[in-house]
Amino acid sequence: MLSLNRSSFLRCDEKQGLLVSQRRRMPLALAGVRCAARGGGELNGRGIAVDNTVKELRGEAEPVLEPKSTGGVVEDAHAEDGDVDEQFIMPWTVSVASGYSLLRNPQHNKGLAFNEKERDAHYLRGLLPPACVTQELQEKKIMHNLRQYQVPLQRYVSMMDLQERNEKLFYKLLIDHVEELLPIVYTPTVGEACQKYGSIFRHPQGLYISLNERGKILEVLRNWPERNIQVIVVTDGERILGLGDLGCQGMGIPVGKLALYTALGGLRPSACLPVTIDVGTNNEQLLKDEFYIGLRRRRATGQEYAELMHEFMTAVKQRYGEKVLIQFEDFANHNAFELLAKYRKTHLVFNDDIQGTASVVLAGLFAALNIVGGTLAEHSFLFLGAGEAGTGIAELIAREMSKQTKAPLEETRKKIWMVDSKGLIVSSRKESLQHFKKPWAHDHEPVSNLLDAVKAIKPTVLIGSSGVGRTFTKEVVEAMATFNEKPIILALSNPTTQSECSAEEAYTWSKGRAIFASGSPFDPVEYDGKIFVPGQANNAYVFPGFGLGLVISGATRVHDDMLLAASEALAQQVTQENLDKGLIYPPFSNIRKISAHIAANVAAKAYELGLASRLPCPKDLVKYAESCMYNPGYRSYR
Ligand SMILES: O=C([O-])CC(=O)C(=O)O
Ligand SMILES: [Mg+2]
Repeated sequence: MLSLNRSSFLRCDEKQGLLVSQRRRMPLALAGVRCAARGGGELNGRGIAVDNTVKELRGEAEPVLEPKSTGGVVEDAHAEDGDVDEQFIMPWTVSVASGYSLLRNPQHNKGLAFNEKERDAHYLRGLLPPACVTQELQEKKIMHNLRQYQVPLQRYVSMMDLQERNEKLFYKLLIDHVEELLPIVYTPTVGEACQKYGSIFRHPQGLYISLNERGKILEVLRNWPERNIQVIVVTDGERILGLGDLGCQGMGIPVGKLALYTALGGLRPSACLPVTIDVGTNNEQLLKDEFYIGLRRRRATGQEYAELMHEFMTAVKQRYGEKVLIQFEDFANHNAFELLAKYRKTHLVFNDDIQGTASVVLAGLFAALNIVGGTLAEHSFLFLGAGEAGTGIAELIAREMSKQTKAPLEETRKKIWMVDSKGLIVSSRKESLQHFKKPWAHDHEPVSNLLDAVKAIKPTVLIGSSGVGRTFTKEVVEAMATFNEKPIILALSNPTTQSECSAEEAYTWSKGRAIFASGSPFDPVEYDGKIFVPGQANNAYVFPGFGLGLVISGATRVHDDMLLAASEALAQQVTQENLDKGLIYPPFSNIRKISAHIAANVAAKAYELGLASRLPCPKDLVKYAESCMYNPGYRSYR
């Protein structure tokens, strides 16, 4: 009897992108399950494999060698149903899209939207109730159901279930109702979801790479069913939003970010891979939580940490090539800067918290200058929080100022001040500062707190990036309003609980004069009979379009000028009408168009810098970017 071993199947999986697991020694009979694109099984007109196991059950299967020796009970050919606990069985799964399995394949499932013809052609008769509905009606129903839930986390769980059940419908919903659903699949709700990830865990999403996988990360990557990955978002869970160390439960972040890559930036879902690196957690509460899903140990550091990350970075390049984008997300400061500095020379990497946030904030500042007047260099900046976001934004502002004024970077940096937990960052503290804070230590007498720093520096722009909520107090905002006609106040920390102040506080305390934007969304505020609509200064404006630009140009490295290109493109999308309302960001409802512009500008920069590998450069990059975007409408199946 012929048999196939696991490695021959894995090889087959490699080529076809099908995940097929079988008994270690499997009678060929069962290889009715074959690699479809090799001519095994059967392909329908659209390249969808018709399930041979379905055919087998219908008596249509190809002649098979006897599947006898599996020792199962009657009709239980694979000996699974009759097994008792002590017996080992293999978890049979067959990647096909026909009949019952088609309904359970999130990529191809259309639920009640399968029409009569499709139900006949794909063995769906009887598996669905008679009604045939449109995708629009399905969308209407799900939105109706979602709105019944009062608790945002229930909406989150419901959306994640939909993603696992019917991917196209999930993305259609997210695209068509982006302003309503972004706060569910993204900040703030995703933050709560990560905190409770263990208890709400249903389906594993993404790839978990823990210290247990040391030495075999390449193998682990091979377990992922998709071969053609274009974007990876990876976290180690140590600084999830402003919520701190959530360990393995940080997975909600890569999953959420990649949902946005598809919905907002048009990357194909199958080209996106969420990854969580689990090196333990120092979160005592999680370590004690019986539902915690990660390694129960304290975080690995130093060489142990660096080696695991290095193995991961090497394996990714080996598996997916030079042009896969790796987005670092929510790493703690002490690793984030080093990882970026180390891998930007050898990989296509981007740190969203350092670079993405910077690009978005700079765009908001470009727009704000249209309201308050002056050039960047004529303004002064004070940050609360000198971590990834704060120093990343500061550096990009200084860089742009330097470009505009031709002044050296060391000079333009002096327009930017930072306060950390120990007070104003000044020269006398330089020796004891972490390296990424040193460029921001300027000559000044020590100042111990934010309010005094505001009074001493008198900034025109106040930016919160500390991850600590309620730190822009009434006194701080009032002080900003005493020496600025229109103070620019950005409360960037996420989620909403960590916001430095609320929109209502910013408008009320500044008597309606603040130009305000926040990392997490706030509802419009009525003050003194006027409606103020706060903008959302969130990196979600940039990373999806930025990534699309890198992918369509085949970029091999990220250059800081690409971030400036993204900022410019985003700022150009802010209309006079937006500005008249005090909005320094365009509404998210236009995000796909915005992303196409960002992608085009980023790609153009990649070509200009000689970092693009996809040649020749398309004539109209905006049109090209749009034409590359994923469309969540259902396809017709022959
Ligand atoms: O996820 C977000 O909303 C923004 C972000 O990257 C962070 O706060 O770390
Ligand atoms: Mg982040």
